[in-house]
Amino acid sequence: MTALTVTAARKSYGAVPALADVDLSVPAGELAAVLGPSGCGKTTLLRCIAGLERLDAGEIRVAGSLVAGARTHVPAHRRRVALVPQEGALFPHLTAAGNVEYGLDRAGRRSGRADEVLALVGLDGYQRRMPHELSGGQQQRVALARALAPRPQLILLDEPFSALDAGLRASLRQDVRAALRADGATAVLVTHDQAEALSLADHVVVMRDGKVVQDGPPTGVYAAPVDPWVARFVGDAILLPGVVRDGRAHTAAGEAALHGGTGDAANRPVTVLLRPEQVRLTPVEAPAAGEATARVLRHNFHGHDSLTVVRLEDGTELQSRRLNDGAMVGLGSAVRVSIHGPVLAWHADEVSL
Ligand SMILES: Nc1ncnc2c1ncn2[C@@H]1O[C@H](COP(=O)(O)OP(=O)(O)OP(=O)(O)O)[C@@H](O)[C@H]1O
Repeated sequence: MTALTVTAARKSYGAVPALADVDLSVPAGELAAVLGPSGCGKTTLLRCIAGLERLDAGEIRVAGSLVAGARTHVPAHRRRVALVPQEGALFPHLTAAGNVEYGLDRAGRRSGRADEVLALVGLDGYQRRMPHELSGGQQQRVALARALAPRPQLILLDEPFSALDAGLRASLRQDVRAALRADGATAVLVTHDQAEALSLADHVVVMRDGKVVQDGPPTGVYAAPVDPWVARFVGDAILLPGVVRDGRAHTAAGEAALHGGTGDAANRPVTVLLRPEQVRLTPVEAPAAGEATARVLRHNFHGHDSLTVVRLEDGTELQSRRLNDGAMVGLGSAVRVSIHGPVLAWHADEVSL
């Protein structure tokens, strides 16, 4: 069953089109992440689904029921949609359990549902704590438990981890994912953090300027972005000029098999996408005559991995990502560059960078 369907949704603020024909569909039990830069319309989309804003045109259905359409605007409190804001906004005078029970009817309160959802978010034993006695991460867990408690058709999460520090964010993300799954909830998460979207979601919806530009599983969006803009938005991208010959892309960094895109016509200039993990460097003691080599410019250390920046003889700079296993090629050394795995290519005259 489809828990949420958004069809041709439009919403403008004066002359600013915040949503321009947005289509979106989320199957029951899935987590969709809406990913896009600041101002692309993510929050507007969430607020229209929640019923806090009216659409100018289009339709929204929750579990098959029309909640927004040409002559329909079901008020927020009757949509069975829960919204978890950026900072949990707990009632400061209620305990954790009191906050969770707030949206439950008397039967719900008696059923032990509050204890159940607090356990689900890892806060068993915290029932009597007041919000000011909880950390930021714990407060967000209570906010999620409060959203889950009445078993809404849909949970909307508006950048729920943005106020937390990096380590806490990573662990809370996975716990939130697990709690949503364990409760069978359907959720839409809004974020501008590509790592968050890729690591959490069943499918990622990329938005730009009020439009959905790509919608697919995280692996698909990362491996086969529809254009260079999406490629760069969802990860580190190296875009190189090249040509296609014999079904392979030829670039200054070497050649590679084609993985798709529109770069399959022979001898046309293309823009080739490489991910830094596809760029392999091999130290060269003494380059053979005519052998193309690169020089190591710098290492950007990221803890678990490093990005090594090299400069090819034609001046092109490339990044190579590798796990930190102790060995690092010295700065200034010569390296041979090769491309690992297939690459995407777009006809150079068809892409706007
Ligand atoms: N109440 C409003 N009045 C006028 N313009 C608005 C209003 N709300 C949003 N906008 C405009 O609509 C566009 C989309 O805004 P929205 O908040 O949906 O973007 P967003 O992707 O959520 O951005 P962010 O990540 O910064 O929160 C922006 O250009 C914004 O300035």
